[in-house]
Amino acid sequence: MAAAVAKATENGSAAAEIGRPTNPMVTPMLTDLYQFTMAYAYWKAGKHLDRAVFDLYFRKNPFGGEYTVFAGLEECIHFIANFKLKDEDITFLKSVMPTIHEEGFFDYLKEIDCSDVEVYAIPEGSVVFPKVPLMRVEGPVAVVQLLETPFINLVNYASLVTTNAARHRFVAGKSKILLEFGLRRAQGPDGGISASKYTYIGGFDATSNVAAGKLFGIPLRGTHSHAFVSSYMSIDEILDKALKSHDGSRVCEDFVSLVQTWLSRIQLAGSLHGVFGETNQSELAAFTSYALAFPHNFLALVDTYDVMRSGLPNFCAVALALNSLGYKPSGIRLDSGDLAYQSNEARKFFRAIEKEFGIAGFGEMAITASNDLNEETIDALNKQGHEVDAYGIGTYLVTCYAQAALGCVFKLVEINNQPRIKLSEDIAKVSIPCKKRCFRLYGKEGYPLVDIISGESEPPPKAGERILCRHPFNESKRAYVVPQRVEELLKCYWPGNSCKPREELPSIKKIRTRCMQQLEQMRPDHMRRLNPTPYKVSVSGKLYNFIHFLWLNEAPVGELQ
Ligand SMILES: Nc1ncnc2c1ncn2[C@@H]1O[C@H](COP(=O)(O)OP(=O)(O)OP(=O)(O)O)[C@@H](O)[C@H]1O
Ligand SMILES: O=P(O)(O)OC[C@H]1O[C@H](OP(=O)(O)OP(=O)(O)O)[C@H](O)[C@@H]1O
Ligand SMILES: O=C(O)c1cccnc1
Ligand SMILES: [Mg+2]
Repeated sequence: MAAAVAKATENGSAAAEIGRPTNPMVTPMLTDLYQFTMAYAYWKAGKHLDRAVFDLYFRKNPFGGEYTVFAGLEECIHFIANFKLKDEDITFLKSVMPTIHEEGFFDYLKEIDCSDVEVYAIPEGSVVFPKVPLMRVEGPVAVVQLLETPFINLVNYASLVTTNAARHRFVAGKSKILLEFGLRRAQGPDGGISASKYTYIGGFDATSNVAAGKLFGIPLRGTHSHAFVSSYMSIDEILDKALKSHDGSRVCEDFVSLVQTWLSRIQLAGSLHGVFGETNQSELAAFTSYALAFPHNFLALVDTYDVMRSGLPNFCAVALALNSLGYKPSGIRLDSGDLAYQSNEARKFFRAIEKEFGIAGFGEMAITASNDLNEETIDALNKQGHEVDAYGIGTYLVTCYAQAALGCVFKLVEINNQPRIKLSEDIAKVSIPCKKRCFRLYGKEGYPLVDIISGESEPPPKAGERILCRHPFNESKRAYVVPQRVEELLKCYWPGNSCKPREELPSIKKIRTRCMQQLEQMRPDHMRRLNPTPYKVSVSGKLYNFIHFLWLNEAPVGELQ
């Protein structure tokens, strides 16, 4: 995270030092024009200081699933902690809003910050569901309105790609290593950096993105490309052939010959007989050269020419030569063809080598697979049976190929203590009015049972006490729940001028751990890929009645003629 910091507010309660947004483009100007035009209209009407409450939420889980992981909160808080328009921004705004002649408005814009704003949010990395506010933002209406676009922008892709990563982790299984390889295919630099950050939170183990490793401390991993293999033409290109043994006790003066000796031994070995004849010597040169550069963690991409007839035997010759000097090679990467079949064949080959030469552990050499992988292909590999230990995933993961956007919204739910509602022909688009509190109710078996939204002044649900949970819009859907445990979801991450304590922003590792724990505690039928059971989101009886009272109040009565 950038070292530069800003004072949260002048007020002591929130004055802890908070970093800047990762992307320097995240400024108050990163918003839609209509936020500024509305700010002017509010100001002109003397309404700009009206106290507004907005909810940020989404309406439908992505990827055909029944869960979402909330991410992007830390960036939102960093954004508001640094919210200040610069003189040059004001000059620009004047030029694009030429009909506004009152200097007073621009003086007002110049002064605003987020010291009078309060942000309540569900902790980042939590499993979340449609309609439940991920964030509740309170403050002067003109200021909070300006936050709408950047907040949605910061949460939307972050939550989508975190969820995508969690889904890939789910299908791959806990024991597999997941590597994010998407930078080259991501939607621009911010897409790439964000993908690395949030796929790590969603359960990936490492990234190939060096900048993300530097910015966030995410573990970095990588192999090599086909270009490295095809750049070699002959073994004679290797000039410095000496390699010190792992323990430093001796020097092998001609590692190239040692590799060739091992290749002949593999070729002559009875148990491996018939698998291959001559291997590609330029590939052997590339592998040997890479091993000389990285003897401690030698890993080779084996599909440049022919996996079975060349890549695998060449890799094993180099790996065995390293092994005889005390090194433990890391494994191979497969990047084309039938990954299930090839990984199974590679495993058989490694095990045969282990047996033939009595080298303990060689059979379990790590096999990494890549090439347009996604949830479906990993699922297919699982069904076929495979020997892949690690997946390198790029395009489908970072572009969220299966669903382009999460569709978060930011809706006004109260102004000057007056609840507001947004009606729609589409019931799913009707907003839930009022400043609200949200709770997760846990059942006897420890699983979350239902989320319940209630009015702010209602008494909160209590463990062991029966509470009526109602579908917000469907009268017949309701149930009594006796929770074993109650968790309040919205916590104060930005108290503004109020004296409320501020939740700490956890480290990326802690957010990742939270995400893993949250996914783990869900009932399995909500998580399965095919026809998952929807998790229930409900409102209290009192809020239900109020929603429908306000609905009738605001909706004009039609007339049939
Ligand atoms: N056993 C398998 N079952 C299902 N899908 C697989 C299996 N093995 C590989 N795939 C997927 O099949 C697709 C193969 O793609 P494609 O035909 O473009 O690659 P290729 O020809 O093998 O490799 P390249 O063109 O990169 O040399 C990839 O999306 C890959 O993830
Ligand atoms: O397949 P993805 O999930 O996007 O993972 C990243 C891909 O990037 C590299 O390919 P490269 O840029 O060399 O292109 P190519 O393999 O498609 O030719 C790598 O070999 C993977 O195949
Ligand atoms: O390190 C790798 O193997 C890698 C990195 C990015 C994209 N494809 C592969
Ligand atoms: Mg590829």
